[in-house]
Amino acid sequence: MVNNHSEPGAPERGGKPFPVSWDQFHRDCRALTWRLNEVGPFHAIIAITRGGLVPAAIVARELGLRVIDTVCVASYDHDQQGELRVLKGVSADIAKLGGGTGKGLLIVDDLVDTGKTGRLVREMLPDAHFAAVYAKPQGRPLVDTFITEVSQDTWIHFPWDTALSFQPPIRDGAG
Ligand SMILES: O=P(O)(O)OC[C@H]1O[C@H](OP(=O)(O)OP(=O)(O)O)[C@H](O)[C@@H]1O
Ligand SMILES: Nc1nc2[nH]cnc2c(=O)[nH]1
Ligand SMILES: [Mg+2]
Repeated sequence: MVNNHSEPGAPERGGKPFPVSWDQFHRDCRALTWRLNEVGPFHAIIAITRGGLVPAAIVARELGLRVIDTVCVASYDHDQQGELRVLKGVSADIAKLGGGTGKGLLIVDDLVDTGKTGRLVREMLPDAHFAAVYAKPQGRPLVDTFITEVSQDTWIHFPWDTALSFQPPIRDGAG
């Protein structure tokens, strides 16, 4: 546990680090799009903010989609998962495009971990296609398409959350 406030079963930032570079993330998003291209076409993309905004931009570019909406959810405060709060739901115009159930809409997020965020958005749009770049085992059943599975005790470090820094040599104790 990182501190005393973790819920049991909540993800841990102190887990095995899995750093992802911009290059790698771009490649993984393109790989995701290759798969999505077989499933579509889609009327619109819905990015789950904030992490879903980055893959959504890349996927939208590759699929030639220009209609992009957001579902804005707040849950993690850094590494601690609190109660999920929907700050903004699907826009009325986009909900109409998906016939009210999300048919033909593509939901995109950067990752699924416990699956809580994905489950909430799926309940809003049960017939939408849900894609995430990375998936941990607990969240995996929630997604229709993903690229890389990492273990549940992994913490993914995205390039927008990190910066280059000096690393001590491995023999001096670098993890
Ligand atoms: O499967 P879950 O356990 O629900 O976790 C997955 C969610 O956690 C992260 O978002 P976060 O809530 O940290 O917000 P952010 O996207 O604004 O960084 C990530 O971007 C997913 O949306
Ligand atoms: N950056 C990041 N955010 C998360 N939110 C839930 N799990 C993770 C994770 O592994 N990495
Ligand atoms: Mg998120």
